[in-house]
Amino acid sequence: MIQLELRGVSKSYLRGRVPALRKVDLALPRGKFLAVLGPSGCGKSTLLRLVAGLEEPDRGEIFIAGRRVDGVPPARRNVAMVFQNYALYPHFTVYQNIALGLKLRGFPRQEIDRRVREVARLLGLEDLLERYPRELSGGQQQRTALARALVREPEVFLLDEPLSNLDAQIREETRSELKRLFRRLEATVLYVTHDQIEALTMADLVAVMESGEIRQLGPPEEVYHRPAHRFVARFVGLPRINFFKGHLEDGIFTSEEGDLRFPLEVSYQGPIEVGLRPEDLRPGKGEITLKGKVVLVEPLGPQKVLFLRTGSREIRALVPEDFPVSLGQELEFHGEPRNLHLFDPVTGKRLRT
Ligand SMILES: Nc1ncnc2c1ncn2[C@@H]1O[C@H](COP(=O)(O)OP(=O)(O)OP(=O)(O)O)[C@@H](O)[C@H]1O
Repeated sequence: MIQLELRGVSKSYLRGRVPALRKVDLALPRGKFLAVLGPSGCGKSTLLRLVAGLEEPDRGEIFIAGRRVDGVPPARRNVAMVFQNYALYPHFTVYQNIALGLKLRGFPRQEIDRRVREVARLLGLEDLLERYPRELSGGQQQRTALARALVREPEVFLLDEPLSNLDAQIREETRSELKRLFRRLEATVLYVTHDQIEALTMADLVAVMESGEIRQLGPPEEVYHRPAHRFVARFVGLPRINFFKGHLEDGIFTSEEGDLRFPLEVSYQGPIEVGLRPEDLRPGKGEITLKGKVVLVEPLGPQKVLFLRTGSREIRALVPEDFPVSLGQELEFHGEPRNLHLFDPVTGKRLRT
């Protein structure tokens, strides 16, 4: 069953001068966690704000649990939102902060108490209920803000970069806690982030956005291994994918610079862009051989990234930490045609399925 649906939703600001969303379609099944991933300004927050009812679309329809909600005021949409700057009430205790929403909605005292304690237990806040926000760590404040959303049992959770104010370690802990928590609650979640690690590790589904459009919506593995659009291939993956522009004719790819030539068994003819991920490059010669001079080495824990200069471009290769290499050294790497990602250079769309 579809819990959240957007049909042809468009939104622009400043009387149409700033388009923020362009005909967005989206269907999120009940109980799934969808991460909306994209660079700054691509329209992620706008999408969330439209679902919350903080903005109204120029065009299109929004449904929550089958009910049309565009035009319905935020308070009557039964969504709970957690922002990046979760403002807790400083003069209220953790308990009072969590309970406030229910109190304002007129829930009986006992019901409020039951729910607050249940959520506090879930989030490990039981021993902190009498503290004030200033007496909490950043992570504890964050969990209080979450508890305030969870206690409402909304139809959809909306989270806008909720972890970005936390330091790296707490962020990682909270990330996995949140994932487990939402899974256990079978909550439907729309989670906005520009952090691909967050999106790929937490979500059941990832929507990658560029310039107000969803370029791909699919499970994290699919977004990574079968990017539907050049932008997705570029945005998802660390270190970044290598791209080669060129031409395909009679089954032979030739790069723009003319330094790369290899057979490609696809029926397509004409200009093409091919992508090859750094981890799909292996040392030595092969069907697709790239040769370059090592200009930079970036350690990455058990692996390291080599930057090789070949002609006018730089390529990235991922090698084990103990791979012997020195700056300035000439090295050869090779890739395999089956690992190539092919894109139409005009539309940016994936060419081969
Ligand atoms: N109230 C507003 N008035 C005018 N333009 C706006 C307004 N809100 C957003 N925009 C513009 O709409 C576009 C999308 O903004 P949005 O906040 O949705 O992006 P985002 O992907 O969430 O970015 P970020 O990650 O930086 O928060 C941007 O070009 C932004 O400048």
